[in-house]
Amino acid sequence: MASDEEGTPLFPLNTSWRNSPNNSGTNDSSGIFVDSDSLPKRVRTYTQWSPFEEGVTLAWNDVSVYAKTKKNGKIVCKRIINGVTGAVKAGSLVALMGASGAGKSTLMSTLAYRNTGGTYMDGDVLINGRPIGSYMKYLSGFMHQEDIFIGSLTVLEHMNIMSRLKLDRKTTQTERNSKIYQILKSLGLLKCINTKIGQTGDSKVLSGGEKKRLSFATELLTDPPILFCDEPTTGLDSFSAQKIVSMMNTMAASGKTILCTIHQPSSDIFNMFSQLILMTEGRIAFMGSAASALDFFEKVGYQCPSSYNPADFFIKTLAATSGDENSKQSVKRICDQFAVSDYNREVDVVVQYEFHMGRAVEKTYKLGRNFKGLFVWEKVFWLSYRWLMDVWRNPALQTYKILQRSGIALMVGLCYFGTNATTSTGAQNVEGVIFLIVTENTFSPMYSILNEFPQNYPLFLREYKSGLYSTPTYFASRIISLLPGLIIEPVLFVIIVYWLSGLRATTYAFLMTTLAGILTLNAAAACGVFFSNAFDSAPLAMAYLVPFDYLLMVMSGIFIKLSSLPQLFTWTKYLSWLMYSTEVISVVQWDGINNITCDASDQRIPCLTSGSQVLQKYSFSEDNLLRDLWSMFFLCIVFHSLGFMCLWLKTRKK
Ligand SMILES: Nc1ncnc2c1ncn2[C@@H]1O[C@H](COP(=O)(O)OP(=O)(O)OP(=O)(O)O)[C@@H](O)[C@H]1O
Repeated sequence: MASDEEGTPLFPLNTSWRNSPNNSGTNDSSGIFVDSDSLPKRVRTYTQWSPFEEGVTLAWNDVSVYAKTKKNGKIVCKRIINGVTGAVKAGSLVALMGASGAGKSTLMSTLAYRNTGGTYMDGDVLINGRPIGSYMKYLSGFMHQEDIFIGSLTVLEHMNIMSRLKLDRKTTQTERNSKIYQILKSLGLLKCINTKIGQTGDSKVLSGGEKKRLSFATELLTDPPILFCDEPTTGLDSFSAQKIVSMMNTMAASGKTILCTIHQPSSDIFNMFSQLILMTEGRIAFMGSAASALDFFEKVGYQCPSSYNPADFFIKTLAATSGDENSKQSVKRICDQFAVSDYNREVDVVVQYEFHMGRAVEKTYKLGRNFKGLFVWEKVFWLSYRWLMDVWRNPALQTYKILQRSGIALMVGLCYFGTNATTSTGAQNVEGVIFLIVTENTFSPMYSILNEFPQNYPLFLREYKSGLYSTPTYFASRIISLLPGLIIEPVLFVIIVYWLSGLRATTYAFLMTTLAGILTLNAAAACGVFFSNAFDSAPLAMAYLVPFDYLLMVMSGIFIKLSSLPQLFTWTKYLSWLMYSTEVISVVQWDGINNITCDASDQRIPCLTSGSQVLQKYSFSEDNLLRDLWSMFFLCIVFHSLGFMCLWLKTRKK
């Protein structure tokens, strides 16, 4: 039973119902289904959208799932699920079992309307008599086998933000808090409410079992009437596994429908499930109660030894060894015999009833209609807040980044310390400083951002598929969360380098250089965002980015006289924010300077006597100042738009 440290159940178990002789739940004489009429009415105070007061029944008929795979260089369709039929009634806790590769996860994702990319479904799945659809993401919870969290958040912060994103927008703060408190209490997570969720390698973080429970807690926020749990006990010790299944059992008793794939449950855990679905080779080998399963297997010639855990026995019996025709034939025979057995007929009766009697269709028509999610800008706000915490919570990384950037700025500033721009040697040094300001605000931010999107892509995809937010919302929030860093970094760098290296000491020149620094870094980051979304991994993105970088650097104007570019390449300089930025900073340094003295001692240095001569040397012009600033801004927008398009296309395929 789900209980907190003090033993108070969150989901009150109606013991009179549980033990009632009429109850066809775990003690169901016919073996399979719970009578939904006998389920207790559930009280909902925190969400107004769930239409199912009496729970939901899921029924599926002749469902097949195909995946495209390559065989001998040709694309072929592989059948993963082979025409399965079944039903799960409200109040059932169902174990979906079978050997690895039997098709459990695929069937469960199909029933939850969360089909993985590259698979196609044929057949019908109904929920309370209505075909499933995209609304399933609001109606059901899906607990994934692998937990993905933002490790820098604490348990409470995670729950707070998820409650914002998942619950109806009219839910008050008090209701949200109370809901979170109750869920965490019931899952025994109150003691680690302020503990960081953590990533591998972090110290003082949640244990594997606590993470699983947190994952479960997140799904419980909306109190969905149906829960799909993919291997909720994998990786847990027997005590934690038992605790989590026991909680599910209690929830099922209060009317939820819970379907779990499970591997090697202990006898205690196995006995908590009210229904069993055994799968092999994409087919159903048995559906019904555990006791009936033992009967059925005995009838078809497989008796479970008394010393054996029935779960192990079923899985062992149904494991078709690849390449072993005999074992394949024997599991096929079991499936065939189940298909014509009384046990299956019983399932069929329920399925046919669900399909033909249209049970409670009228009760489902309001599905999701009353649910009011956050406005888009509110979602952007909460997501940005979450990503911001993640970015700035990593003190090691932030401190390291700031120290590194300040260190480089100090080094550059000191190398050019005391530059006198009114001599020809000084003029050359000024161009050197400008080049370093531009390149330092380009390359390191561009490469450091490459990992940002691929790293968080799995979490985004999962939350996107659960309907929490859209791709534009995610993209906007990620960029907003990066913005403070994208402004602080160049400002810090320019301040240190500018004053140490003795660049032109006017407010206008300094502010324009700072602005150029900010725009440079933002254009570079936007380019990084584009490449990181265009490719699936940071190393791949980097492989394409490096040659592109070289082109941009050559076009900066420092290494080549831009007016001498071959006709074929002239257009490429317009892509180079390095060129725009170098021009802006050079113009504000040299505009109006007429008193450069030639250094007679060094004949190698060209003798330029005015700022306009310096600008001419690089084909720069004062008239381009505004164009350059706007062009950098425009490049930021273009690269971000391209990045967004790539992310959107990538997500659409999933
Ligand atoms: N998108 C896909 N393309 C090709 N084959 C797939 C795809 N998805 C699943 N399969 C194959 O279908 C079979 C069933 O996979 P599924 O993940 O459903 O099995 P499972 O019973 O959940 O296994 P496990 O217990 O190991 O997680 C496997 O052989 C798997 O390789």
